[in-house]
Amino acid sequence: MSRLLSDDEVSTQLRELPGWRREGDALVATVEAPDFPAAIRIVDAVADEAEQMNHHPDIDIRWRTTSWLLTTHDAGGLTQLDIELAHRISAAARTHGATLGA
Ligand SMILES: C[C@H](O)[C@H](O)[C@H]1CNC2=NC(N)=NC(=O)C2=N1
Repeated sequence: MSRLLSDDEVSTQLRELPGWRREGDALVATVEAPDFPAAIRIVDAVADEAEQMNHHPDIDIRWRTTSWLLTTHDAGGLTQLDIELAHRISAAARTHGATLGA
């Protein structure tokens, strides 16, 4: 699960991740929640998923906007763990009425 992905593998899988983009060795996205409590609920939901995966995002929280950066530190780049976590973040955002924009 933690081998580095090729550029083609990343770009192919990004097609299934609207609102996400690649920045070097990371995937990034911003999530606009309806309000601050919803933003925190999204962070809380992802925290449980990340802990279960043992794979953790970098998160910046500013009122309703959360910014997410995913990379696999142990591998020094992007792995399938980052793709999987991006899907889980997108799902948590949808559940809490938020929208994604890269
Ligand atoms: C020992 C190592 O810290 C753990 O295996 C996990 C913790 N969470 C992690 N999260 C991320 N994003 N990358 C890692 O390499 C990583 N490693």
